[in-house]
Amino acid sequence: MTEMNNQETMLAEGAIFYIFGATGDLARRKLFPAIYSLYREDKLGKNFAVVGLARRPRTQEQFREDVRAAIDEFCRYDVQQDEDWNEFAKHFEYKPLDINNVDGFRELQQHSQQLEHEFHIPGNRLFYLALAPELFGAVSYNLRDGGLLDTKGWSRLVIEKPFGYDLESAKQLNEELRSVFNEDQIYRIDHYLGKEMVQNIEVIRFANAFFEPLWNNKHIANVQISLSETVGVEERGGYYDQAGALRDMAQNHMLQMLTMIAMEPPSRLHPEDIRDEKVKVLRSLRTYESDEEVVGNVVRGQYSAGSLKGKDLPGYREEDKVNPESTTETYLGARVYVDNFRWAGVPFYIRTGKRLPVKTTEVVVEFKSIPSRVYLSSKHNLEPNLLVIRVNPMEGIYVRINGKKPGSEGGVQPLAMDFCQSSIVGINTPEAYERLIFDAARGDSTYFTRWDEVSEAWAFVDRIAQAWKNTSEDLHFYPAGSWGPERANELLAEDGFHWWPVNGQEEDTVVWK
Ligand SMILES: NC(=O)C1=CN([C@@H]2O[C@H](COP(=O)(O)OP(=O)(O)OC[C@H]3O[C@@H](n4cnc5c(N)ncnc54)[C@H](OP(=O)(O)O)[C@@H]3O)[C@@H](O)[C@H]2O)C=CC1
Ligand SMILES: O=C1O[C@H](COP(=O)(O)O)[C@@H](O)[C@H](O)[C@H]1O
Repeated sequence: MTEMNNQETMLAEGAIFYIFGATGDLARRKLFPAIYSLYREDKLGKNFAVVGLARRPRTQEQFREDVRAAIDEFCRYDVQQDEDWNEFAKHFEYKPLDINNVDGFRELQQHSQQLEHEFHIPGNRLFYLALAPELFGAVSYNLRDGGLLDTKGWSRLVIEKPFGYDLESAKQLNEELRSVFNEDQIYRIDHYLGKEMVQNIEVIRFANAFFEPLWNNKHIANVQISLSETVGVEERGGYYDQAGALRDMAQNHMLQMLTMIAMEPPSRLHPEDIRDEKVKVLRSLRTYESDEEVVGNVVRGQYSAGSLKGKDLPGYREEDKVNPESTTETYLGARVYVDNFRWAGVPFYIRTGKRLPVKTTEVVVEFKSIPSRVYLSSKHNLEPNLLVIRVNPMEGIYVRINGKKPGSEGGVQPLAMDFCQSSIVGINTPEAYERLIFDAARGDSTYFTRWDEVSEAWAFVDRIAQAWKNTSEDLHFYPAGSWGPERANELLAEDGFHWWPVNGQEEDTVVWK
């Protein structure tokens, strides 16, 4: 919700989009469909070209067929007519290129000039690296040495996560990139920041008189952030076994969501001011001081064989490309504190896992209970108010309050207001990658992670990884299809809380739709 976002609904000038890794999974599932949706919504205009780059040979026709197949399978828009398709496809080209071959980049530079002439593009270039991170440095050097950065327009680099393996490797990677690009040319993707409801957190917080004044430790008892997945590691066992839930989800998506919930209001709706506030939250995270503190506050689990929706599933160690003795965590739950004036004493519970019973991402803000001895002379506190922000796959907001039980004398029952955005605007809201590609192309870096955010997040995560390296005795096994290790429930019980059921819906709650 930046000033910039509000202004531009279409690219003011054209650009060439270079997709490095154009034959890969990410390009197929996310990038080509996103570019097509932007085109269908007239956001790209006519002055653009997309150049797909990878090593394997592809003719132009084969490449365009691959792009079409990706769109047919994954895009929220159908291709309706052949003429429309041909009009779109003529913007796409493929060039076989090995990242390590600088001559290929020189040829690419020459070809780019022809494309810029053909499509009336004023030298703007967006380099999207859908590649393994080990290749990011080499691409940057060869972009420079091959002359691709000698252009009259802007040059921007969009890079995928993971940004390094730990703080040390992230620093090294950053230095490599920074020897070629300025920080303001680097757009580090965290696709959660492109999600509609993650962006909505700012609006819900700062645009509502009944949330903003209560958004602090006087009124909030705890915050719960859950990112649960039903899938296992699919074809990515090799990568995942090195990363685990800590690096794959917590270092980036979870901590980014936490910053959006916890940040102070920015001084202006400007990308740098918003990111300044987010980085302050990361700096305020309480670091676990010993391995015992890590074990006491962070739960790790790994799925064993189980079943989900009646289907038998193998354990993690039986997955393809996974070490049969792996101690990699597929589940992480943690109690995290943000030690600043606003949040002192409020636990943030975060959890993420693969092979859990449902796919959902949501934030539950649990408000402090009203002492009902005062109000109802009852021994028990009233049920707490909840604000649930549902991010994924259904989008919406759920607010739980207390009301009089109809017909009773002083009986109180929870009532919920359930706003399902997906049911109103449809589940076809812009995908995260559409927003982020569009934002990068128009120079809005708000929903990309800045280097200081990335490095602070690694510093926090490295402390956990370090403790885990010393022992794996605290690794809990959970059956695929369950909600993870029991220890994750105990973590909240220690503080007198429990995980709220996903969607905040408990049987005794009356829901207003
Ligand atoms: N897939 C996903 O859902 C997600 C992926 N990511 C990240 O995105 C990046 C890409 O992932 P993904 O698409 O899954 O990976 P893939 O392995 O599917 O694709 C890798 C791509 O890189 C190309 N490539 C590899 N080596 C070279 C080289 N030397 N020169 C030129 N091209 C090369 C491959 O093409 P070829 O073999 O033809 O050269 C291929 O197009 C990774 O950083 C990943 O972590 C992040 C979030 C989600
Ligand atoms: O970045 C990643 O995210 C996906 C989950 O993304 P979502 O948008 O489907 O919630 C996760 O499966 C993957 O392991 C991770 O690399």
